[in-house]
Amino acid sequence: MFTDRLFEKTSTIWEKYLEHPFVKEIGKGSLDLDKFQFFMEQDYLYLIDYCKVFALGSAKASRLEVMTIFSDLLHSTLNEEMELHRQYAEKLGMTRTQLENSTPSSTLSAYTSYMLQKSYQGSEADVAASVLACTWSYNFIGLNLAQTEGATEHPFYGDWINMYASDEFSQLASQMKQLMNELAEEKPEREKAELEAIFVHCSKLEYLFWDMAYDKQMWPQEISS
Ligand SMILES: Cc1ncc(C[n+]2csc(CCO)c2C)c(N)n1
Repeated sequence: MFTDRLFEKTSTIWEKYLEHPFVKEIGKGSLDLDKFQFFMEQDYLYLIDYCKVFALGSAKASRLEVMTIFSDLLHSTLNEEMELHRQYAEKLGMTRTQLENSTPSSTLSAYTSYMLQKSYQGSEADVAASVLACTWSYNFIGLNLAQTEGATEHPFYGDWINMYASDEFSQLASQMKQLMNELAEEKPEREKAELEAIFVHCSKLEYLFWDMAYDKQMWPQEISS
């Protein structure tokens, strides 16, 4: 299957997610709150753009079934995943307005501009390739962290792990993989190679996103005014 090829191509990068200090410390429950807060702020902005990518998928869909998949994902991101962020923001003493008006970091801009550009310019298959690494890798990480002793019961980070390890999210990830396989099936190798390139690039940007969050990286101080 096409997604097996994608997984093989990125397995080294994906293994590195599990070794990343941000991910490991969520699992141990020892991650500094200020790093998590920074991540949540950036991730909220990420999800706003991500919803637009899903909307583009719906607009470009050639069948109602595909249109429904993208619009269901748009709905669950806006109402479930982003709700998790809103609840964490409340626990961290932030208002919704603050959350929505955070300053986008350079890594965030690099990631969402790339996905949006590929999705505006490309086909429904390019949209699927742009969102797959994100949906699938969070489920991969969530399921892995859920195996760490006590991680899902952690009073603060437990909800985060439980969301991404949940059956519902596992189903979303499988649905996206299935869609990618269907859309790639009939494509010539030249187009498959392009879909693979998008998936690899997004997988690398996922790693950069963990790095950005752990180091709370913004634009360099001297040019950030
Ligand atoms: C940088 C970054 N990458 C992936 C996700 C996870 N994610 C984003 S949308 C979606 C599908 C359903 O809402 C999932 C699983 C994230 N939050 N932030």
